[in-house]
Amino acid sequence: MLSFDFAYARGSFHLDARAELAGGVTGICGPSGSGKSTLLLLIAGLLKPQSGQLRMDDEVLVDRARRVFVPAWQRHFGLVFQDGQLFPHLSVRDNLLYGHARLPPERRLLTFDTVLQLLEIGHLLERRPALLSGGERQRVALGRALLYSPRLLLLDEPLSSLDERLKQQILPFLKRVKDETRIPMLYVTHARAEVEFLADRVLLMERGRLGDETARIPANA
Ligand SMILES: Nc1ncnc2c1ncn2[C@@H]1O[C@H](COP(=O)(O)OP(=O)(O)OP(=O)(O)O)[C@@H](O)[C@H]1O
Repeated sequence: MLSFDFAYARGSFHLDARAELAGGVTGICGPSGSGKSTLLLLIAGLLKPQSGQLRMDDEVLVDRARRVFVPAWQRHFGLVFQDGQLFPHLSVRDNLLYGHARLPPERRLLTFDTVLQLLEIGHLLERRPALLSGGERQRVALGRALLYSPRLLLLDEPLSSLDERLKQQILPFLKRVKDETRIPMLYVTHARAEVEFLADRVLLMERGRLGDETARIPANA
């Protein structure tokens, strides 16, 4: 269970968000500029809220009043952003193994072979990221995040730069990841179809505020 209640201000933008989320996939929708990416960065630990708290299960990750701030690399969350940042100087294999190889075996939720199979990226292992297509890069970025066996997967419009054919190729991968690994996910997207396909619940972000949890998928998401 992820729970947070925090505030963050940057210039004229103010975010004030609270939620308690069970497992599964939580979709986050809302207009451009409403603060969805900022919320994920706050949860990831790449931004620091000015006040408030963040907990994952029983662990307090942020509590500004008590000066607790667990850094991003200690939170053990996986991140996949729109353009799937990979290390350009490393092969696909070394990108995939980057976090995985450092994990004690008992913390690994998935094997290397399972992820290669699930994402159909086994034939790309010796290539550098520059020689991959957009869809291949996204799958490798997702594979790297999964092999890190995160406690939570943060996905920020992971398919938005891809064409329809690639979206239709990757969405079922994400569904399988959800069903087979049970890693909880926060999934930011503008695409109603992606939310309908993947999410167990949807939160609406508007002007820095997160609306109530709703089972109904918004028509204008
Ligand atoms: N690096 C930055 N410096 C200053 N302001 C920023 C920065 N990044 C985003 N903002 C501002 O913060 C607010 C929230 O942006 P954010 O990227 O979180 O929105 P979003 O809901 O993810 O938008 P989109 O759907 O367009 O990606 C916006 O007003 C944006 O202009």
